Parts: sequence; structure tokens; C-alpha cells
Amino acid sequence: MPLKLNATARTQIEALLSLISSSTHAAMSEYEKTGHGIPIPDSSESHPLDNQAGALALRRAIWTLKGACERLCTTLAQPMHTLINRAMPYEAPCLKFVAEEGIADILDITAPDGARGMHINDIATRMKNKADPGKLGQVMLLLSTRGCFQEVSKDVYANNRISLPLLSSNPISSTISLYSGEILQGVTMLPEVLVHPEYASSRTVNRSSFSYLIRNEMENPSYFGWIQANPHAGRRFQRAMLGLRCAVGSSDAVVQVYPWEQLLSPASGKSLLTFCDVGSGPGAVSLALSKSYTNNFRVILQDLPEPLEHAKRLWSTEHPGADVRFVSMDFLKESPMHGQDIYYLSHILVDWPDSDSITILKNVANAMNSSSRLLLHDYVLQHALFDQHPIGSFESSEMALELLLNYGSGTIRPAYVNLMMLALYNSCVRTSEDFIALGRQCGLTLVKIWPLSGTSLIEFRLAS
Ligand SMILES: C[S@@+](CC[C@H](N)C(=O)[O-])C[C@H]1O[C@@H](n2cnc3c(N)ncnc32)[C@H](O)[C@@H]1O
Repeated sequence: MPLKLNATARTQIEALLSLISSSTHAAMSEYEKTGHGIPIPDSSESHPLDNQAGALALRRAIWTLKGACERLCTTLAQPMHTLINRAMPYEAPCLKFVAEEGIADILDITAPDGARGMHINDIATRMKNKADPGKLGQVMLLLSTRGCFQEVSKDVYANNRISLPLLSSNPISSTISLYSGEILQGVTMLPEVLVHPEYASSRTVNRSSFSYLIRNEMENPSYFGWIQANPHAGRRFQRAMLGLRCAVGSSDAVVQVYPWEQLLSPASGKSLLTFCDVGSGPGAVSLALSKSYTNNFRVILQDLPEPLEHAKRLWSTEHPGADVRFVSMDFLKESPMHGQDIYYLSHILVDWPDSDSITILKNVANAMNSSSRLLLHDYVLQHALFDQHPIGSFESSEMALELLLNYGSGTIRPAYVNLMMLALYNSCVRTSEDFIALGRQCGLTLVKIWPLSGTSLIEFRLAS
């Protein structure tokens, strides 16, 4: 290679190393700020920051760290090894197995002699559904090699900080089980469905990869139809959403970032905001807002009847005095309650192809008045480019030289979700330009994109 190009390569590698160093120090300092120090690799306890949904500064540092580490490794490793490892995503089925069989719960039981860890024979004996200890050991070996569970001595495993969210008491265990279960099965069908004569060019929900998977189980198959017909899967989906909102820190981020105080200031003349959560599920973000502004938020949760039953139970234990109503609706067929100050749609449009999204948005727009605000809470897709700055939520201009625009693997989740949405609903994660175009077709005009951490709030008003 000519000397000049080699020098450029070296400069880029040095730049990545320096990003790794600075982001590592930034992350360590976030841990130290808590007064509980930096977690050690095989800690058996959670760090207080582990369950803090906000932790925005830590998450930003980790995006950079992961993006830079991955870019450095793929640059210096032999490509064939990078690809072979990527073709073996076997961790997900192992996670599904341990989440559903309650292995973290079994390991949480303290041994009578106080010893740390449990032999795979003992774990197998305590399982509700009996498994072969040797096979269980193969699963545990892969997971512990990737840092989830610790192999404390040969075939003896203990929980560690990474495995603790798998405890059944944590709703994230439902998210893990959902993602590594039927969703993964749907994604696995993609290679077949993407070239299937009846499915390849369709963008309707009942011609998705998941619909193909269940095509012999129901007429007009769709993922939402399937979870309605399978109450166990439906309940797990709602709990998984709770876990997900907690993991992505949506609630804290929405409470902290959007200017609620300003909307409720004396200058605004308003002391009460009416807030309609459309397709609310459990309404995790509404719950956080209602708790933060108990006397200033009048909430309406709107969803299909079954999820609202789940939401009622959650709200009655979490916030018994809340000013909240539960009103069932089908957002494909009807408008939500009219004349509310805020319409909030969290992770709704991402589930639907454009034609259905337009129906949903038009139904919401019909309910809005001239002062209503529509907040779409979704991922905003960034392309893996170096040189284009999309409108709104680009937070990394200083890194554009060293990392891809979307932080590469640092923020891989929107790209994963993009695939997941394709597999489940034939839909996609949208770019800011896509949102603007969608709004325009429904008489809505973009006001602002509020970047949260990982997701964004996309604010619209009725076009004048
Ligand atoms: C991905 S979940 C998002 C839930 C919640 N907004 C959140 O962010 O956690 C999608 C929600 O849309 C609801 N949904 C699906 N089809 C619907 C329909 N036709 N009318 C109303 N709600 C629907 C589901 O029941 C589910 O609660």
C-alpha cells in the first residue's frame, strides 16, 4: 500500500483508539458519580446505575465505545472470521431457554452452605420442565462465555450482574423471551419470504414473514391477530413492552426532555394538560408523566380492550390516585378522543406499513384541534453513511470522521428493529424525511424532532 494511504489508515485507527479511551473514561466517571464505584466484570450484584432508566450520559458514552470497538475489530480482524461469527447468533435461543425456564431464579436461591454457584445437575433437578444436565451445561457455557452467568468452577454456575435482569420478577425477562422467541422465528423466515412470489413485493401486514410462519394457523394472519388469539403471548407482549420502555429509558427521557414545565407555566395559561396515549399498551410513559405532574395531567389510555385490562391493573397498583381513563378503540377504524392537548403515539407507526400508518395518523389528525400537539415516539433511522446529515436527531457530528453517522454498532438497535418490523408487520423504522412525508399526507406539519437517548419525539401540529 502506498505510504500515504497507510498513514491515513494509521491515523484512523489512532482516532478510534482515542475515542475508545475517552468514552471509557466518560463511562467510568458516570459510575463514579453515583458514589458506588465502577462495576467489576464478574460482580454478582447490580450496580445502582444498572436499573436507572435515564442514565443518558452513560448510554451516550457506551454508543461511542461500542461503535469504536467494533469498527476497530472489524478493521483489523480477518473478514472471514467476522462473518463466520456473525452467522452464528446462537445466543438468542439460549437466552429464550434460560428466561423461560427461570434459570436465573433457580440460581438466586442461596445454597444452605452459602457456597456461590450451583452445579448443572442441581439446576436441572430444580427445573419445572426437566432438562438433561449435560445439554443444559452446553447452553450455560455459551452464555457464560459471553459474560451472562459466571462459571465459578467446572459446570458450576452463578448469577452475575449481566444475568440478573433475567430474574422473572423483572419485566425485562419478558422482553428477552419475546425477542428471542416468536420474533426471532419470524426474522428467521425472512430469506424465504423476501423472494416468495406471493410475499416478496407486498407491504401489507398479513404478508409479512411472521404471517407466513403462521399461515396455516389462522385466516388473514397477522402478528397482532395472533397475540390476540393467544392470551399467554398477549400478556407476555404487554409485560415485554413495560420492560422495553424501562430498558430504553423512555419514561425518564420523555419526562426530562420535553418542555412540560413551559406548557404548564402561567404564561401558557394552562394548569391542566389533557394527554391521550393512543395504542397505549400499559402506558408506561403516561404513568411516569402522571406521577411527575399528578395535578396537571388528565390521561386517557386508548388501546384494544385486552391490553387496557392489563393497564388498569398496573395503574391501580402503581398510581391509585391518578387522573386517568381507559377507553378502548381500534385506531385503524376510529379516531381517539377529540380535542386533547397532546396525542402521544409511542412505538405505534413503526408497527405499520405506510398505508395503515396513514389511516392511523388521519384518524388522530381528525381528533386534533388547532392547539393540539401530536408526539410520535419512535426510533428515527440513521443510514450507515459518513457524509449526510439528516434533519433533527443527529447527535454525533464531532465523530463523523471516525464513526459512521449512526455510530455503527454503537446504536445497532434501530437497525435491528428495522428488520424486526419488516419480519413482523412488513413495516420499517423511518427516517426523519419519511416522518415528514407521512405527516404531510395526513395534513400534519413537523414542528421539531426531540432526540431522546436512542429514540426521538417527533412533534407535529395540524397544517394551517
Ligand atoms: C408496540 S406496542 C406499543 C405499546 C405502547 N405504546 C408502548 O410504547 O409501550 C403497540 C400497541 O398497539 C396496540 N394496537 C395494535 N393494534 C391496535 C388497534 N387496531 N387499535 C388500537 N391499538 C392497537 C397494541 O395492543 C399495543 O399495545
